[in-house]
Amino acid sequence: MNDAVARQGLVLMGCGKMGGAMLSGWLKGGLPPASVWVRDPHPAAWLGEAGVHINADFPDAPAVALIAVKPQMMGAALPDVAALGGGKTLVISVAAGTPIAKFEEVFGPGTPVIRAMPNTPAAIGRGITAIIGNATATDAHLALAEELLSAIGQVVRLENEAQMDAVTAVSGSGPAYVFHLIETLAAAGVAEGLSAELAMTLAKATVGGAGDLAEQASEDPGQLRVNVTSPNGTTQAALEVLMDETNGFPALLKRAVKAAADRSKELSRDG
Ligand SMILES: NC(=O)C1=CN([C@@H]2O[C@H](COP(=O)(O)OP(=O)(O)OC[C@H]3O[C@@H](n4cnc5c(N)ncnc54)[C@H](OP(=O)(O)O)[C@@H]3O)[C@@H](O)[C@H]2O)C=CC1
Ligand SMILES: O=C(O)[C@@H]1CCC=N1
Repeated sequence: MNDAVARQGLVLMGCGKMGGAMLSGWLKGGLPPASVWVRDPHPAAWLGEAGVHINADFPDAPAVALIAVKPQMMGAALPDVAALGGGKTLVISVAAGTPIAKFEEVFGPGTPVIRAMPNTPAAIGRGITAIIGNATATDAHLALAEELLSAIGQVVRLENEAQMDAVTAVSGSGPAYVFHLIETLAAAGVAEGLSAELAMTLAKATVGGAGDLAEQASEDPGQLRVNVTSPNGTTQAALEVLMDETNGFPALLKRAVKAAADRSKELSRDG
């Protein structure tokens, strides 16, 4: 865990599902709870047990202020942290849609701002976060963000902020698509006569194992798919349904990802 963050502190504005997942990953990774200041109107019970500061006055110059409120709550939440602007604190926002310009407006010129898009597997150190900084964010700020976020999974740097809409649609929202795949695969198993418990055990292990294999294997996912597919066997029968050009998985997922990216663009215009 980064020394400056442990020494100077981390302020977390909004500790719901995403902020909570990140904090949980950092605490598991060794961030001292006494270095964390959480601001949230309804803090979860586990935060008290974890020993972080809850709704207490912030330190003067925390190393990082992480903004993890809903984009729609940004206007109400930011005035509370605006005093941390000016350059001593690195502001990192994980909000979908809210552009860097909004944070520059509130925190003032000279404030390093990094927009990040994490995902909830961060809670178990298996997240992936994409980052992009403003003009004030130096290599050192980006390195600090990367070090902090590496504690909860992989980090990738973007070339421009416009990529954030597609990133949000693929990896930010992506875990929900995979969880839905697990739910629907299990339900399909039940429809074929399995008990709900057995079907869910099979579905979770299959998605988890296939995901790990896709990450670790030297072959690409297309080849891994071919490796499962015996000519004229069971997998081929299923893939003929799933790979249907108009009603299959590719067309459906393309529409879903486009809907998420379009919503991200809308949020950015509203903000
Ligand atoms: N969930 C996810 O998978 C991901 C979310 N994000 C982004 O993370 C952000 C948070 O999303 P998520 O965690 O899902 O949402 P949640 O609603 O779970 O968390 C937001 C938290 O902020 C609190 N809050 C509301 N107003 C304030 C305020 N004025 N000051 C401090 N805290 C406040 C909320 O409290 P209360 O509930 O009491 O209002 C809540 O606990 C969003 O911007 C989202 O786009 C990014 C990537 C993935
Ligand atoms: O659904 C949302 O808007 C947020 C952003 C990415 C995941 N959850």
